[in-house]
Amino acid sequence: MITLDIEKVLQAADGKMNLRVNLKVENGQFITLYGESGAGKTSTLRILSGLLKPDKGTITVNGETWFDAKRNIHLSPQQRRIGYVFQDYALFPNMTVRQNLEFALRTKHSDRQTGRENISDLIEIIELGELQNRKPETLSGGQKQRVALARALVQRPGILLLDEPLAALDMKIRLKLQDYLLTVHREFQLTTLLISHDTGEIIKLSDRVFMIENGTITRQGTPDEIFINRRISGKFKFTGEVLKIEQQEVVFIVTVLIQNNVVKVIAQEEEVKGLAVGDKVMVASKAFNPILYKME
Ligand SMILES: Nc1ncnc2c1ncn2[C@@H]1O[C@H](COP(=O)(O)OP(=O)(O)OP(=O)(O)O)[C@@H](O)[C@H]1O
Repeated sequence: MITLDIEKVLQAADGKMNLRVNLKVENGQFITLYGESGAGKTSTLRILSGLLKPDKGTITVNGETWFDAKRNIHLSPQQRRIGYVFQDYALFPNMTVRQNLEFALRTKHSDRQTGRENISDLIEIIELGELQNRKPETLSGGQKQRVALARALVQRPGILLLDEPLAALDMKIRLKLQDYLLTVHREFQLTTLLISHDTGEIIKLSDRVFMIENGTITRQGTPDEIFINRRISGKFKFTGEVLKIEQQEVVFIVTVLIQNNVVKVIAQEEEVKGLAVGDKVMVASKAFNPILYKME
């Protein structure tokens, strides 16, 4: 169990912002921090990892104190068993994939034999076998991010922090990477904290969502509780983004991007009230006789 109850004054663009976060995460949960840019999501992960020191409060993980302002306890990032993956892969360009993984092992002086076994397991689970002797510059964005994920797991951390790791990737690669994230989360029995803005991704991956606004958690719950409007009882629900709203005589045609499909939905004036291009929406339909196509 992670129990984090901290305060820190941050320097936002328009003055000081008080970060006051109080959260509990059960072992084995996959949770997402969701909120607007500048709300304090990255700072929360950096505080948990030991890269940023809070002004006040405590952090305990499975009964061990990682931070206690009053008792002057502040474990270094190396003392906390945490893997961290960022949006930019930050791989060493002069090393091959395997060397990047081995280097992550070396820097933390762990048992070499166990470490090598971990690397072999990771290469298999994250399917890096054919890439292991390549240098990062020859890899695609998705492949680099898989290496970054493997590197974060070389030390077998108990906690995995993911700061928008898929944001720079296109939808197809993103969906595949989401599967890898779920696989490693389960195989390595991780407690995972993800930052994401993508509602579909959040619903697919997380057990719980913490919504952060202006430095504090304002809502928490399952993805359904946070995102799904209870009034909608449709059998199929997709989340998407509004691309266009056009009036045609008495109705409106709303063009919505759902993953990589563009869908046109007929809507009444009531439904488009307050709706703008760029808004996230849910499209629901009571499909009577759905047809299944296998995708490659
Ligand atoms: N080390 C620091 N000291 C003081 N202020 C900081 C520090 N790091 C970040 N901040 C400020 O804290 C605020 C919150 O930043 P943070 O990166 O945590 O937000 P975020 O929710 O992750 O946003 P985004 O989605 O854009 O990454 C920002 O205004 C930032 O400038």
